[in-house]
Amino acid sequence: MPMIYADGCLLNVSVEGRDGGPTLMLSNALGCTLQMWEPQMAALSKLFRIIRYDRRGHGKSGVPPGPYSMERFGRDVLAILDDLNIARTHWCGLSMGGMVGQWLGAHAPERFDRIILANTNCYYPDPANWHARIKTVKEGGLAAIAETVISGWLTTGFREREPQITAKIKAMLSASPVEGYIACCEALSTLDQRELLPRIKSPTLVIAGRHDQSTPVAAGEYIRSRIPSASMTILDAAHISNVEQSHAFTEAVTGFLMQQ
Ligand SMILES: O=C(O)CC1=CCC(=O)O1
Repeated sequence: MPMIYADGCLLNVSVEGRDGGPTLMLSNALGCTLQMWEPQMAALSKLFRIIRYDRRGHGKSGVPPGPYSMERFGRDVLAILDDLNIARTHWCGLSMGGMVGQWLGAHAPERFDRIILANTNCYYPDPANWHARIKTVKEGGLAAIAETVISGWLTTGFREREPQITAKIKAMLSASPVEGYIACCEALSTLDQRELLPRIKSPTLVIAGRHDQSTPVAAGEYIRSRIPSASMTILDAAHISNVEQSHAFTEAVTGFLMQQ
């Protein structure tokens, strides 16, 4: 796995999949690592050269002092593409990964072919929830929020049907570096990318989860309505829809990226 420097931060990057195939970059959610994409890897790596990475503050990447910003996250991605000599790529980001995708689609359109924005938002009108979460994590670490966050990530039905997958996802969240998690929550507390959306000219697919209360269908619908060539798919899932509806998610991604 290459480690790539961006603005003094080492980023953990993985390059796999079809040599010479079109490139697809996958971008993780808050509190997840590049491992969150495991359910998609077998199918997608047959078709694409897959670049995954841990966003700064996550996984095996560095955790420089915060607060972070969408611009910083976006510039980290451009540093990865430059280092790997990749001129253009498709993008699929879920939640925070979708927010970074919005920034990139608007600021570096020449680097992105098709863009997938899954279970994401462009604006939080009330930062109070993020401030409360930051306080709880400062006092009690990730363990203090893990149960509540997981109940928003996966529906009750899925958690009951798939206790092992649920435990794995919870372990990934619980292992998140506290300082990095807080710095990302600070970036989310000031998020407002509404003005960027009309500047995204790439064909875009918005994926939403019917049961997602963190980034509800209405948030996805708002994003779809502001991006000129965007379409939308709704999956029967909560927030981490690529895990809960792994096959449907993979099919939505391949269908959109392979369409002529
Ligand atoms: O982690 C959550 O609770 C939901 C979420 C919002 C933005 C993000 O990346 O995750």
